[in-house]
Amino acid sequence: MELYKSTLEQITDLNRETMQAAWDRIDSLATPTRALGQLNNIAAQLAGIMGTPTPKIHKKCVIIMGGDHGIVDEGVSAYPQEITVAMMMVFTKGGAGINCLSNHVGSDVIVVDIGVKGDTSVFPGVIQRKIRPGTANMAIGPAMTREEAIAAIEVGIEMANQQIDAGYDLLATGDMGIGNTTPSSTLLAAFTGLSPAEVAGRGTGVDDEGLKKKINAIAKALEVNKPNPNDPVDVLSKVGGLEIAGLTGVILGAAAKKRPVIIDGFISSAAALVAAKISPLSVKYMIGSHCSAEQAHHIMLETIGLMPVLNLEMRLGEGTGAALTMPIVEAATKILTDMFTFQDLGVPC
Ligand SMILES: Cc1cc2ncn([C@H]3O[C@H](COP(=O)(O)O)[C@@H](O)[C@H]3O)c2cc1C
Ligand SMILES: O=C(O)c1cccnc1
Repeated sequence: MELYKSTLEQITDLNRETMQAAWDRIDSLATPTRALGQLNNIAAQLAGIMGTPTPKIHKKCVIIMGGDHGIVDEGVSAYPQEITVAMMMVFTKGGAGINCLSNHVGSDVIVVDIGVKGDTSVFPGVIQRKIRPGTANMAIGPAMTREEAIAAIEVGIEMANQQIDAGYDLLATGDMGIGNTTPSSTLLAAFTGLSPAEVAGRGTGVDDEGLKKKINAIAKALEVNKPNPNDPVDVLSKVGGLEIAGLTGVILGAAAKKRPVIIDGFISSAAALVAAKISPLSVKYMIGSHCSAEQAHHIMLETIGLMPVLNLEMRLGEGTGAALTMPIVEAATKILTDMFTFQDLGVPC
């Protein structure tokens, strides 16, 4: 609880001076006014986050949180729960989608077991921080206790702190947990009042029957738990997930230490939504990555106030969309350092 509280106290607004200096530079660049669009916004945001008009990225990583979900008993996923533990192994062997795309962009992958149902300690490289082996079935009762939710957030904060202290200056979020699009949808419904049918998507690819089960499961979870939308930790503990809570912690930790954090797809965005509700200022440290193919992802992003920079119809999670966004974020830093201004050209404008 102490780490959670002190982290929230450290989250402050962006540095106005360095952000203004970045905008002044952008407005003098040898381009038509603000012609680099969203890249300009990211550049100025990075300057405000990192407290320098010339922010630089030296090292980047995706932090993947793995956790299981009791709600799978309701038949909400197209795949069996055992996939979660198997994918934790694949991450450490370097064969998952996120390994491939992270390698491509020069990012490291950090894998954390925060709540997998099954033993991942046999896979070297998985950081062992299990709060409990999976959540309870939220269609019957709360997914976890309030204390467990805070403990999971604190694991995420610690992971962000550790990586930032190790020199990573660009973080990205990734998830693994069969069934986790269902709590992600339920979180969105709990905070916005949208109906289960509006927030539910096909996740890993459930058929019409599966989608019905998912909508029913979301409705039951809301009915049984009555999460209080004015108390984000209440919502997170009752209808969230351990890896979602961990990612909320990663985001809050990055914001507290003034580092940018790229938000991946639907599940990471659910974690970002919880972080936004806990600390509205934390949104200023988030960078949207892609709009996934999951039905309600664009609503989730709009609710947080994030603009995705990619739309590749991806629906994998693991941090894959966030990894692909890293080169765009790096490019944004370069426009502040590597471009000529109109003064350099000596042309009056
Ligand atoms: C082999 C495999 C690898 C994955 N990697 C990420 N996910 C993604 O799909 C799951 C969420 O979808 P749902 O709610 O429909 O279960 C999560 O594990 C998420 O990380 C995967 C899913 C599978 C099957
Ligand atoms: O949008 C996502 O990130 C997503 C969608 C389905 C399954 N896993 C992740």
